[in-house]
Amino acid sequence: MSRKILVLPGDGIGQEIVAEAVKVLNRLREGFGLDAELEQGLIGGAAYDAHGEPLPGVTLEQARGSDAILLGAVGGPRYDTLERHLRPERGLLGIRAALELFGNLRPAILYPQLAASSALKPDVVAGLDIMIVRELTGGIYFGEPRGERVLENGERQGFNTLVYRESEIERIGRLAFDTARKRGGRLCSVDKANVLEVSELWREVMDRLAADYPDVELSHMYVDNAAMQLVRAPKQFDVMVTGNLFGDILSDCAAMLTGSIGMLPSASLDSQGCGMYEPVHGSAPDIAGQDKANPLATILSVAMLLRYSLGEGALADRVEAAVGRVLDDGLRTPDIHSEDTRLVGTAAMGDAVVARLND
Ligand SMILES: NC(=O)c1ccc[n+]([C@@H]2O[C@H](COP(=O)([O-])OP(=O)(O)OC[C@H]3O[C@@H](n4cnc5c(N)ncnc54)[C@H](O)[C@@H]3O)[C@@H](O)[C@H]2O)c1
Ligand SMILES: CC(C)[C@H](C(=O)O)[C@@H](O)C(=O)O
Ligand SMILES: [Mg+2]
Repeated sequence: MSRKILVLPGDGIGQEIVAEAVKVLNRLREGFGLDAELEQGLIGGAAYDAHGEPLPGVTLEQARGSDAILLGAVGGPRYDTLERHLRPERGLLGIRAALELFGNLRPAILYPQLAASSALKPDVVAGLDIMIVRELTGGIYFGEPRGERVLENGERQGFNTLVYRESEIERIGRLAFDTARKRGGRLCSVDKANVLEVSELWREVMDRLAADYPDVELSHMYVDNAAMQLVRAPKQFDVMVTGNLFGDILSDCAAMLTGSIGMLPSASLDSQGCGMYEPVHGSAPDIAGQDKANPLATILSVAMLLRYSLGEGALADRVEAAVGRVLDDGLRTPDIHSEDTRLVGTAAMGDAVVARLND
């Protein structure tokens, strides 16, 4: 039976980059035997415009009836003044929570062709290949109580709560240990256990799990040091596991080691391997509609979708190899452009990847 992929472009550059990823999927269907149907849906600001809410029931129904979801990005200044529950970002958080996509894999890989675009010196990043495993449906993003109240002196106070249950830590921990086992065998758990009780529990659970993974070397690091070490000597890391907020910040930081946030894909998985795939970056309102966005993070997210949700490892390899060849050819969107390379737009970059799928 044909598999179903739900395509949710969202807002801003989400529309442009997903259009290129869809070209890749269509070429794989037509020329390389990918048995999958694509269905379009609405999320974020686009869904608000059509239905008055960022995550309509119809989108959730479509998502539940799909084998995998490809998402662009949500958000934009046009929606910033909406009531909080109507903002596009709530649609994204809502679909992650509703589908229990707790395991967010964010690989940061330096393509050797982009060494000149990295924020760090070539010898510090050569061969960089880190996997950040971010907990995605808990922590301070979802903790209760949350809100705003007026204090006795009349001052307003905003508050959120950073909470993790043992079972939530254990399931993300197991995903991270399993991931480390399949890679270099090293796992660094990132927390703030010198200050936060929730981090003490996080550390205790990670230590307990380590007994089940004698082949994985577990270490712990405080998040402030981890941010510094990522920029100082990133190759010390193999797999990093951390909570929702720390993972959000560290993955944007890791992006610049690879040359651009336009290069970072991600997979958000539930416990059955069903997943949503999206670039790490946002809707980039500053370049939206100008054919400037780098579509490679989204195209590489298609590769993750093929590998993790459809079991099409060979097609995933083909997509990743095509991205490598296009970079070999010297094609660059503005974010990764440097001397001696050819500047291209979003659509031309997508077309080039499609053309290179044949090799
Ligand atoms: N997953 C998501 O949907 C997601 C992620 C992050 C931010 N957002 C939302 O996106 C909006 C803008 O947020 P922001 O500006 O803080 O972050 P952003 O990631 O959208 O942009 C940050 C910077 O990176 C650049 N950039 C991002 N993606 C790029 C690409 N593919 N190619 C080239 N350059 C790229 C942008 O031009 C901008 O200068 C906000 O509404 C935010 O909430 C959504
Ligand atoms: C848009 C926002 C809700 C989201 C997050 O914080 O998780 C984004 O920054 C991301 O990294 O996917
Ligand atoms: Mg983010």
